[in-house]
Formats: sequence, C-alpha cells, structure tokens
Amino acid sequence: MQVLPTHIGANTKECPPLGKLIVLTGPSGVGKGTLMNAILQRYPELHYSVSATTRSPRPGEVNGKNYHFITRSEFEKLVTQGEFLEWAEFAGNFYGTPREAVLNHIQSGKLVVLEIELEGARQIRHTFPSALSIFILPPSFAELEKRIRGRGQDTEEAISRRLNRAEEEIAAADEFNLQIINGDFEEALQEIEKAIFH
Ligand SMILES: Nc1ncnc2c1ncn2[C@@H]1O[C@H](COP(=O)(O)OP(=O)(O)OP(=O)(O)O)[C@@H](O)[C@H]1O
Ligand SMILES: Nc1nc2c(ncn2[C@@H]2O[C@H](COP(=O)(O)O)[C@@H](O)[C@H]2O)c(=O)[nH]1
Repeated sequence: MQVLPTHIGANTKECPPLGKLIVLTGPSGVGKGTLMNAILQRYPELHYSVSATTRSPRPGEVNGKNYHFITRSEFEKLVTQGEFLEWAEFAGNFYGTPREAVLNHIQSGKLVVLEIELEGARQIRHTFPSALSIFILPPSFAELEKRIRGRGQDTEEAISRRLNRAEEEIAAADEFNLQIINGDFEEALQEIEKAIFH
C-alpha cells in the first residue's frame, strides 16, 4: 500500500498519480466554471474537487456543492493541519483544495479536475508535475470585463480586484501545458475534451 504524504514541503513531490489530475486555471470571469460544468455534464465519471473558501456564498450557491464555505479561522486551522493540497488568497478571500478527497480519488484511478486560480495552479505544477494544466484565456480583455460584469454577482470592488489581477494571470499563461481561448464556447469545450481524453 502506497503511503500518501500528509504535508507538502518546499521540495516534496506528491506520489505519482494512478489516475490523472487536471487543472483548469485562468482569470476570474473567463468561463472556467461554465466550461467545467459542461464537461462534468458530458462526463459524469470525472471527479470535480469542491474547494473550501472564506468567500460568502453568491445567490444560488450551495454549501458542499459549489464550495465548502468556512470561516477564516476554520481555514487557517486546516492550513496548519496540512489539509490542503494547495491554497491561495485571491481578491481578499482564501481558497483551498481539500487534500484527502483528491488523493483518494486519484488513488482509485479517477480523473480529478481542479478549477483554481494562478497561485494554486503553480503549487500543483510543482507538487504534481504530471498533472495536465490548462490555462483558459479570454478572446480580449474587454470581453473578460464584459463577462465578469454580465455575471452580475460581484460587487464593484470585487470586480476591480479581479480585473486588476487578471493582467498578471494572463501573462503567466505560458507556464501551463496548454492555452485555450474561450471565445466560441463549443470550440473551447472541444479543445478541453481533446486534451483530457486523447
Ligand atoms: N465562450 C463564452 N462566451 C460568452 N460568455 C461566456 C463564455 N463562457 C462563459 N461565459 C460567461 O461568462 C461569465 C463568467 O463565467 P464563469 O463564471 O464560468 O467564469 P469563471 O472563470 O469560472 O470565473 P471565476 O473564476 O470568478 O469563478 C458567465 O456569465 C458565463 O456564462
Ligand atoms: N487556489 C485556489 N483557487 C481556487 C480554488 N477554488 C476556486 N478558486 C479560484 O478562485 C477564484 C475566485 O473564485 P470565485 O468563485 O470567488 O469567483 C477563481 O479563479 C477560482 O478558480 C481553490 O481551491 N484553490
């Protein structure tokens, strides 16, 4: 039986995945979640990792389905206990991937998908070098802003923070295995499917 590491040190690599880990990253509002939901509808055998966050739920978001919504002190405790595979602060809130569920699913041979921001995706690149990392790009910055605003679920302050961060995120796109422009939704979806299954 393989022993799973319980803590990621600076030079530690997670054990080689028996299944496959897929990371979708890219700026807020580019359409990662929408693409992910479409992929999960088509391929229910994929396992989507539900993150923990200190952000407040948006209207319609369900605890345990969209996120595990927790307090800052709960989040900090989980960090101390090494319960996250990666975590980061984004636009004033904390987000993290629960370690145990992901490793268990990978061990049982599942394809596991993470939808996370840049810093977390970088951490996964180091700890899981064999993960497939896909960076989703907007067709233009103006379109990205239109999408975040069009979603209508963030305050003006949250929108500015996310757009300010987006430039830096887009500049890092080349760090990842694949860059896909989410202009035409169906085309982007097909490119992701191809990357995962072929
Ligand atoms: N190809 C597309 N063309 C036009 N609109 C799109 C496209 N893809 C997604 N959208 C829309 O863009 C908005 C933002 O999408 P979504 O919430 O999936 O982004 P996200 O990258 O997951 O954001 P976050 O990282 O903040 O969670 C949604 O209203 C979605 O319907
Ligand atoms: N590093 C991580 N980033 C995560 C995780 N779960 C989600 N995210 C990313 O955070 C931003 C903001 O999300 P929102 O739901 O508040 O719009 C977005 O880029 C998500 O992909 C995580 O576990 N770790």
